[in-house]
Amino acid sequence: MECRHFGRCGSCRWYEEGYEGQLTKKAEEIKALFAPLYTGAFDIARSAPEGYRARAEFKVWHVGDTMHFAMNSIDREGVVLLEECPMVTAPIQALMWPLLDALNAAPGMGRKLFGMDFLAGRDGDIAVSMLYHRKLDDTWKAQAAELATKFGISIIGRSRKQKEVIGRDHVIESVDVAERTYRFKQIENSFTQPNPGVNAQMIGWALQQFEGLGGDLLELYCGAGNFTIPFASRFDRVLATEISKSSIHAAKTNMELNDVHNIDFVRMSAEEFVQALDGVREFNRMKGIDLPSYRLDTIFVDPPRAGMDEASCDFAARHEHILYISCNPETLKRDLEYLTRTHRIEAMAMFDQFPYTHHMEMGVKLKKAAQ
Ligand SMILES: C[S@@+](CC[C@H](N)C(=O)[O-])C[C@H]1O[C@@H](n2cnc3c(N)ncnc32)[C@H](O)[C@@H]1O
Repeated sequence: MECRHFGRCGSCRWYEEGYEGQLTKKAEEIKALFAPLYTGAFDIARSAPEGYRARAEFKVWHVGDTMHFAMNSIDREGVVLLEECPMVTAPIQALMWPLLDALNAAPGMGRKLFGMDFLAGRDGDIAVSMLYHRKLDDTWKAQAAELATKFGISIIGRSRKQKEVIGRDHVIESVDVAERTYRFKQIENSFTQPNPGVNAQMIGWALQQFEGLGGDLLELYCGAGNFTIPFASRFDRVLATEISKSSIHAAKTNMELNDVHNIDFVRMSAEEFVQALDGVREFNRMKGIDLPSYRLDTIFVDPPRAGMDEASCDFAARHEHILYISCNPETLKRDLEYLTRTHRIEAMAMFDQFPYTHHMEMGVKLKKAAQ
C-alpha cells in the first residue's frame, strides 16, 4: 500500500515496509523490550493488511464551502486531508465518501461540524457520530433523519450538553470464536476493540490459555463483555467488573443476546473492587453477590493504556493464574516487573491490532511460582 501524505500522516515509514515488514520490525522491538523478563516464543496474530478498522475518528476540515475528512499531521502542525482511507472496514469505506458528498450538498448541515466517528458491525450495521460546535435544531434533525434513511445508518448528533440519536446509539457486532458466533451490542462513544479480525484471534488465544483451568473467573476492566461472554463457557461462574455504566449495561444485554447465564456484571472500578473484597468499604452495588461462594484462582485483566495501579497488581498477584491483555507494552512491562516477583510467565502473544503504527496489543499468561 502506498501512502500519499509524504511523511506527514506518520504511517509512511511503516507503509514503506509493507505489512509483513512492519510486523517483523515491531515484533523485534517488542521482543527486545521484554527480553529481561521473557525469552520464550511469542504467538503472533496478524491483521488483515487493509480494511481492518471497524471504528474510526476523523476531523472534518472546511476549505471554502467544501468539507474534507482530515487527520492531524504527525508533527501536529496542521492537518492531512484524506482522499482515501484503506484501513477502515469495507462497510465504512463504502459509506464515508458518499456520505461526505451528501453532507456537502445539504444546505447548512456542515455548519460548525468538526468531527465524524464511524462504528461498524461486521454485517454493515453502522452508527455515525457527528460532532458540532453549535446547538442542533429541528432543521438539523430533519436533515439527519433524511441522510440516515438514505444510507441505512444511525446518526448521533453531539454538541455541548446535547445528544440527538437518529436511529440507535449502538451497532450489533458478530464475532466468530471457537466454532460459535457471538453477538455484541456495541455502544457509540464507548470502548470497543477497533480491529475485529484481531479481536477474534485475541479471544481465541485467551481461551486456549484457560485450557485445563476450572473453578470461577474474576475479570477486571470487562467493558461490554467482549471477552467475558466467550470465557463464560470455560468456567463455572464469572464475576466481571468495569467502571463505565453504559458498558456494564451493554454487557448485561450481551449476556442475554448470547443466552449466557453464569456471569455477574458489577459496575465498579478495579480500585473499588479491591476495597470491597478486602472489606475496606461496603458497596451497595455488591449486594446480591455472594463473594465467599466464588472459587477465584484465575483472574483476567484488560486495563486501559495506563495499565494497573500497584494495589490492583498486588490484588492480581493473589491469584494462582493471571491472564493479562494490554494495549500498551510500556505499562505492561512495568506491571510484569511487579507481577514476576510472585509469578512466572508461561506464554506471551502479540496481536497486531494497529498495523502501520508503533502500537501493539499484547497477551501474557502467568502462573504463581512455587515458593
Ligand atoms: C482496554 S478496555 C477493555 C474492555 C474490554 N475488555 C473489551 O475487550 O472490550 C479497558 C476498559 O477498562 C475500563 N476502565 C478504565 N478505568 C477503569 C478502572 N479504574 N476500573 C475499572 N475499569 C476501568 C474502561 O471503561 C474500558 O472499558
